[in-house]
Amino acid sequence: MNLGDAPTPKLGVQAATKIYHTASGDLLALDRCSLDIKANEIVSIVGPSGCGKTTLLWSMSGLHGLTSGEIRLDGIKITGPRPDIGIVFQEANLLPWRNLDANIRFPFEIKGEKQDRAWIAHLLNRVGLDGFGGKFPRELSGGMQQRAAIVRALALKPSVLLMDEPFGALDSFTREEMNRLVEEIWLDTKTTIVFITHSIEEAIFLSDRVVVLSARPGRVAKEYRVPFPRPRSLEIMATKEVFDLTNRIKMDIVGERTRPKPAERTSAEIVRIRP
Ligand SMILES: Nc1ncnc2c1ncn2[C@@H]1O[C@H](COP(=O)(O)OP(=O)(O)OP(=O)(O)O)[C@@H](O)[C@H]1O
Repeated sequence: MNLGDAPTPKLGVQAATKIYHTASGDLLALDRCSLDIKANEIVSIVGPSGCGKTTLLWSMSGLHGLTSGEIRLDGIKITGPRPDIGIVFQEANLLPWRNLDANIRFPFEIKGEKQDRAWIAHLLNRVGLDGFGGKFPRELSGGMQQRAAIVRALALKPSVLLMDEPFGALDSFTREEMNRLVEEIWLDTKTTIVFITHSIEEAIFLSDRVVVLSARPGRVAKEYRVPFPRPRSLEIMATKEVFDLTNRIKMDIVGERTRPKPAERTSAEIVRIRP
């Protein structure tokens, strides 16, 4: 617990700042971005293209470090990749020479751990991939591959699941089906989920909270609670409340895209404020 009454967030992002050093100069991707994510929440992050969503998610996963600021999981600073943080990317990234069972087994082989076969069988059943364990990725549709990637991530029983535009490459019907699947899995596991998407409808369908990032450099510009009960139906998605909320978020993103950019701080200025 903190000194005050507020419980420690599941994921606490504090003044996250990220500079990419590129051949053409330094690029400030995130600038003092702060955000708390509570245990069992589903939070979607939306924002204009290139505003730093993936940078933020990768920093949460420990896959890359911040220039300054920090991200804590259950109060402990994230300093590198951790087994209790699962990640699903836009591409399923299954190993093409391994069948589905062997792909799901792969992270356990790397860690030298035994898999929980009953849990994996439950997950495969949950995502409708019962009986597909012997199939190779080329024999599976895009949606099936993504379902397998979700099982692979959840097989390790992560306490947080990070999803980086996982359904962006799927057709709209498969995408809706996958959204329902994520909700079902969440109702089953209550895993804390951070979800990046360009689809505001997807963000609203899935989330307890939608966070809008500013244009680059990314900071939290707005947050919206999504008050609709679960499980959410397509009927809810057709209501005026959802329509209005979608438009408000859309207008925020358009506003961010067209807002004059603040003067960027130089790397030297940022390094000076580094804790
Ligand atoms: N490895 C990198 N090296 C240099 N610049 C990078 C790197 N990764 C991202 N960037 C730049 O940082 C900024 C933020 O990128 P990021 O991918 O985090 O944004 P995003 O909001 O996820 O983008 P999109 O909505 O297009 O997926 C962009 O200007 C991008 O070009």
